[in-house]
Amino acid sequence: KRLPPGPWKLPIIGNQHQLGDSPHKSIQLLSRKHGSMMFLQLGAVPTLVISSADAAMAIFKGGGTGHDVVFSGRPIDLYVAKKFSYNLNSISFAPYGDLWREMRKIAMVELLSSKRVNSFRTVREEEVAAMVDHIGSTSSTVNLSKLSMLLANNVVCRVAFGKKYGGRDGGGGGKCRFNSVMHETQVLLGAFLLSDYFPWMGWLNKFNGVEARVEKCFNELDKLYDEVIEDHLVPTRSTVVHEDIVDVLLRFQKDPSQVSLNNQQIKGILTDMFIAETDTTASTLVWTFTEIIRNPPCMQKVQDEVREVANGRNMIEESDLPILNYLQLIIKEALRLHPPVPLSVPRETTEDCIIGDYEISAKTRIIMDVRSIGLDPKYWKNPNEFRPERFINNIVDFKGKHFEFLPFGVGRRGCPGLNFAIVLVQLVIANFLNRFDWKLPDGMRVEDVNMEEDTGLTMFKKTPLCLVATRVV
Ligand code: HEM
Repeated sequence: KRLPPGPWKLPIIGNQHQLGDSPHKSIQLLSRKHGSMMFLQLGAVPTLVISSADAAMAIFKGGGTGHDVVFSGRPIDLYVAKKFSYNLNSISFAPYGDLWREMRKIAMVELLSSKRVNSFRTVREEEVAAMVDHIGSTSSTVNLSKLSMLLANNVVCRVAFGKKYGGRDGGGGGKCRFNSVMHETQVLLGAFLLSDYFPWMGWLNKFNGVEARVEKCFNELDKLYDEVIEDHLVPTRSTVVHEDIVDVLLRFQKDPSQVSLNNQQIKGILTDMFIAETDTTASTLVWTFTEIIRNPPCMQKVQDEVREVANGRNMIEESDLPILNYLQLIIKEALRLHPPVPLSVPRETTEDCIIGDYEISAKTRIIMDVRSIGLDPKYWKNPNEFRPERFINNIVDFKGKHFEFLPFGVGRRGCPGLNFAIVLVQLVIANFLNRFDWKLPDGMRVEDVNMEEDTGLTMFKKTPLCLVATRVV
């Protein structure tokens, strides 16, 4: 086969050893050397890495030759993903086909449509207000990394289940019992497992404790889902205020004219919502704050804008968001420099195809290096600098139509939760900036802010972002 260029590989392990501890960084460096369509052999898994806007365009635009469909599979043999997606019964991990199509349609039309996202407005505004109060009542330094995660989790808990299952006060008004089990699920999903690349090493998971850890976490999560579903089946339950995600999914289950979802599929979709929402939202909040705290003129400008619109009010409401133009620019720029899922969610080709001069086989793993794509010097001037102004009078946005900016992915498997995420991120940042002045802890300079990234599916800041908040309204 005429494969794209790639580094030399060793027998059996192929290029696995070249990924090191930070795969997204190693992949970026290797691509710079070998090209923006690069072939890697990761153990038993043939892998194509896409790391430029032009390469993404060749595949997903492809002159109408339909490569998007061929590149819309997902790997079906990732150990942890298979378990937590209830054996591939989820939107994110279902193989490309009828089940995925049906579930995706439910997500687009029912769960994450603009109308549904709007119906959760009160939840978002209440949770943000509770978090603002919580920050206002703390005299010490605020750990924004921790609070962002908590806030994102609380919102998704109420949106999905109608209430926070818990009640213990965890800051921001009661902590959802799903928080810790979801955190563990996320850690497991982001873990590097040898058995994902060397299928004959599946036995290793038994001996190194991974299997026991996965089973424990999964059983705990499954039990919580059973409790939530049972609560939603109580005949006297009212959905007058608004239907939550479980209500909608159960409505589908009961309606014979609709596609029938079984409980496994309902739970798979719930896991999608949690996993896809929390880490990504928290990561976007933290990196945006990190960038503006390092760029005082940007901080000043966005703060002035927000306060002018608030005009002395305590809270920015969602109806204010569309006119907060500079706020939108800083979030876009933070997503370009720090896309929360830097290597996107892995895909797999569904059949053989030809891209330019190269022949790509069916079942090739596809890594979309969306971080490198957002730094592509052909499209971005001074790509490593935080310059929100680059988006002024620039039609490029993150909805998957501009191949140089793909933080939410691209094509038919692109992220369906974009609207859900963006409105929450905007609301949180606007309110945090309206109510507080933010500064680095005493003695710390802008240059001291640690910009190291953690590893995993989601790109977190390695050290928590801790800032001092001074109440102004
Ligand atoms: C800043 C926030 C978010 C970012 C950066 C993000 C990013 C992504 C990316 C890169 C993908 C893979 C797309 C591809 O393969 O091309 C994805 C898929 C997905 N996202 Fe998001 N996401 C975010 C928030 C959300 C939210 C809030 C939800 C739902 C509540 C969500 C639900 C999903 C689902 C279900 C998929 C799988 C789609 C499929 O396979 O058909 N995401 N997301």
